[in-house]
Amino acid sequence: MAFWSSTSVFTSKVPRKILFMFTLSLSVTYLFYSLMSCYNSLQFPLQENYLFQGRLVTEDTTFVTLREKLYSASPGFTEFTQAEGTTSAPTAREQDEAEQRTVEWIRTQASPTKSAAAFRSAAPERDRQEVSTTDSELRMNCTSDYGEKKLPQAIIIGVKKGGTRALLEALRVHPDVRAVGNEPHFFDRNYEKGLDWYRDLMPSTLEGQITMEKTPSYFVTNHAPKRIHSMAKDIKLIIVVRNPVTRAISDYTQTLSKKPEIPTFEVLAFKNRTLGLIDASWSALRIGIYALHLESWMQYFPLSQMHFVSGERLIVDPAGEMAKVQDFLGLKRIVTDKHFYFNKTKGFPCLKKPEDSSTPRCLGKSKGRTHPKIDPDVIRRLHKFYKPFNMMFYQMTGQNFEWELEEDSVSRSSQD
Ligand SMILES: Nc1ncnc2c1ncn2[C@@H]1O[C@H](COP(=O)(O)OS(=O)(=O)O)[C@@H](OP(=O)(O)O)[C@H]1O
Repeated sequence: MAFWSSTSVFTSKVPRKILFMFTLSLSVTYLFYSLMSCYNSLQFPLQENYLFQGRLVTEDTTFVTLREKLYSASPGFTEFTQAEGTTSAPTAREQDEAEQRTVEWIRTQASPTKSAAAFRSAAPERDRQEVSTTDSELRMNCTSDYGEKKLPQAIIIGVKKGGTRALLEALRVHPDVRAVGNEPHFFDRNYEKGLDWYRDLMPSTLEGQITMEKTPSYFVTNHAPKRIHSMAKDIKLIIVVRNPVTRAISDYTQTLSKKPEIPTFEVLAFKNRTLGLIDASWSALRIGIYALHLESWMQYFPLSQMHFVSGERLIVDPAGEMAKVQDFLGLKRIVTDKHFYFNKTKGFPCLKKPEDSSTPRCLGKSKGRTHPKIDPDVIRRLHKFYKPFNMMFYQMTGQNFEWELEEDSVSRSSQD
């Protein structure tokens, strides 16, 4: 009895006040957090301070949430580029083992073996599809067996269809640059072959020359930043970026040229067109979300080790872009406007012929393809989709690539 009466005193007098205060403080806290999260969502993606100690700061969960949404690919999504000669992804165990072997290699600094030579002769087969005779001839221009083979000090890591071949070929004009012509795909498809294999693919270099390679798929390969970092922390990374909408169409055009039976771009771009639901899991669209991919690289490399080339400017002002790339690589500005001319038939800049050669120095047919006409409404929707990611990318890189100006011109022309 005494117990019950004391309990009723407890619930009737003091606790009511305490309960009231407790409920009030809970409500205020809840309100405060709701307002904070709302504020953060509204700020995205124009929030400042994305960089902290070389890392993207996502103090608001919005970026993370958005990324998770984008990457939780719907089951059964169509990934046509998977069929373009890529091998199946290695299992987590295989990747770990391969990483272990690489770390081991770096520790022991093993001498190069000849094991890659046999593979090298077969490896270009895959890449040969995308390069013309012209491209191969360009590559043969600078073969020399003097010096020693080294791991690359600079890599063009992306982006697919950004203009990476044009950039590499222009760089190879520089006497201090030696680059492997085909895409080695070491950090995505061939990692288990080991660094000896990779190094053996490289051309020999003399002192002062830079070894380079280009494999645009690295930019979107999850393991690539960590793997490249474990090979060389001070490596220089070059990324050629292009309006993600045009890039997607270019990517699609390439696939279409090999598989004419695929659905239209408009069909592939949407999960549900009526609802306006864009299929961001389609690789042609996913690759263009540059901010998300860059975030992974920034976990391993500071921005000072990255250089972003505008794919658009590389066409209209190749010499201007080349000046910046040469500065970034610490090279003398040797490749200048004297090396380029605009080829009207090709519709692109080409390298001038060296005096002793009659070789045409335009890129092959697979570069500069005519794109199919895409419904302007779809293009407008894609511009809208990419806009926040582009803004974020500009903030992260500190460079404005002005892709929104193209969007404006699309809107204007579709109104005419
Ligand atoms: N000088 C020159 N000549 C020809 N093409 C040029 C040049 N500069 C940039 N481009 C653009 O490069 C686009 C192909 O990009 P990539 O070389 O990165 O493609 S790939 O990922 O290696 O397949 C290619 O894309 P498409 O036009 O869609 O074919 C070109 O627009």
